[in-house]
Amino acid sequence: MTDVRPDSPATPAADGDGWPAPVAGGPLDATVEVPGSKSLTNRLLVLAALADGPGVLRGALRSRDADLMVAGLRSLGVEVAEGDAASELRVTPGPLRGPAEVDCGLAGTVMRFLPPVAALADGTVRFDGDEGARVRPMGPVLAGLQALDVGVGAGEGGPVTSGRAPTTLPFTIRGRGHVRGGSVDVDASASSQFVSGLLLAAARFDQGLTLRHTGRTLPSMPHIDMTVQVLRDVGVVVDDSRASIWRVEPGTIAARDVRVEPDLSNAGPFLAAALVAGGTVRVAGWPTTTTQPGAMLGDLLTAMGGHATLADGVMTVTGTGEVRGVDVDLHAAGELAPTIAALAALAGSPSRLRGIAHLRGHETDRLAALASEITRLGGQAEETRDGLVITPRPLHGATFRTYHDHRMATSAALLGLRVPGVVVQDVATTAKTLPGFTGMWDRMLAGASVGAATR
Ligand SMILES: O=C(O)C1=C[C@@H](OP(=O)(O)O)[C@@H](O)[C@H](O)C1
Ligand SMILES: C=C(OP(=O)(O)O)C(=O)O
Repeated sequence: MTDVRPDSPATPAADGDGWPAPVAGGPLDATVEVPGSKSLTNRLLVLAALADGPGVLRGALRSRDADLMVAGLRSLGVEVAEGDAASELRVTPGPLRGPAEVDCGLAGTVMRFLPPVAALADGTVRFDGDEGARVRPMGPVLAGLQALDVGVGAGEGGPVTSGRAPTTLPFTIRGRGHVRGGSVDVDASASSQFVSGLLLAAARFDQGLTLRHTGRTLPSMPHIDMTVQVLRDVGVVVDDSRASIWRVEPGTIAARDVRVEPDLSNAGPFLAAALVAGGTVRVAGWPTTTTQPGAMLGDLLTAMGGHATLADGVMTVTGTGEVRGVDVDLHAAGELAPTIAALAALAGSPSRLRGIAHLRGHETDRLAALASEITRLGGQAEETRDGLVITPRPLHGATFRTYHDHRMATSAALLGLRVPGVVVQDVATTAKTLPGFTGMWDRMLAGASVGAATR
């Protein structure tokens, strides 16, 4: 059995040539330790920055998205220092102030969670990010802030409180040191992060916030529940008893010393590997209760032919190498879709993934990206209005394009376990949430029993 930890040395990935995804040599037998949850780390950083005193995050994720959040908060006047370990972050709130520049990279959590914090700052804060971030939807958060009398401007333009709010990066927030708060309507059908971003800062608004979601669908409900939970954990009063309406009372945010759960969505490709290669993969530190959508992995992988058990904080998935197709609605857990799509392409029967139209606004248009890259390997994957239909076909090697999307890269690795010659373009993009991915993947495979047939 192999123990895989995030600090395992990464296989040097040949720059430009891509990373040749290793084929599984036989059934797996590995225990994997994944780093802290991106979603929890970035929420807890925001709350620590708005708290009534210094706080500590232990087991925090250190990755591009988390480091961009740290840098963004520092630029607003918050002190964030490393403790004894890189994953220990000591946060000391300070007066929030501009002028400041926030680089969002490609991080949805940074571009949606920090504008409401910037609105509390005294001064102007300019937001921008990667080229690919400039097409990710932002409008409802910015229009929501504008409706609360916050000045919002497009690009280099001056912030305004009337007229149409910008719909994408870059934009400018004109903080006045406080936000009135009150009531706001937001259409969050394109991203749950519009709701989470506004709720996270809302206790610091003069009147708190009543937010009503006006769209027909709402993705990623577990992530909104996660927001409500972390707010309650720091003493904020939140009423979520009415469908699509959240009320956050104004009040202080208590400073805390907290431990971050491991990132269950990042555990996905490792656990799924057991279905593809056969054998057993365990993920340590699995929480007994969690708001992370990765909690659905046990049921999903079971539906696809695996056997999943959770005991003593260890999630164990065993597979035979035979994968079953599924018809599944993933609107609550869109983050898992790239992993499930890769499994579907290796299954013995067709799959339908539904409820994930909003994936078109993720790191890339994930529906288009998955369809075209699975097709590039010889598979059959078609986009539907709200998802994908994947019909298994014999696959062959090719360079799998990743479009700066960490989950495209991990999905390619999963396909490569079975399909010789899969080369993952820009595997370094996994550093968005999982630096050291290739090293962890190699070490997981090193535990494979030598000599067993490759399926
Ligand atoms: O709030 C969060 O931490 C997240 C919410 C989800 O966003 P969407 O609702 O935009 O899918 C999820 O996909 C993303 O990876 C993280
Ligand atoms: C959609 C994702 O990220 P982001 O937080 O940038 O939206 C993701 O990690 O799958």
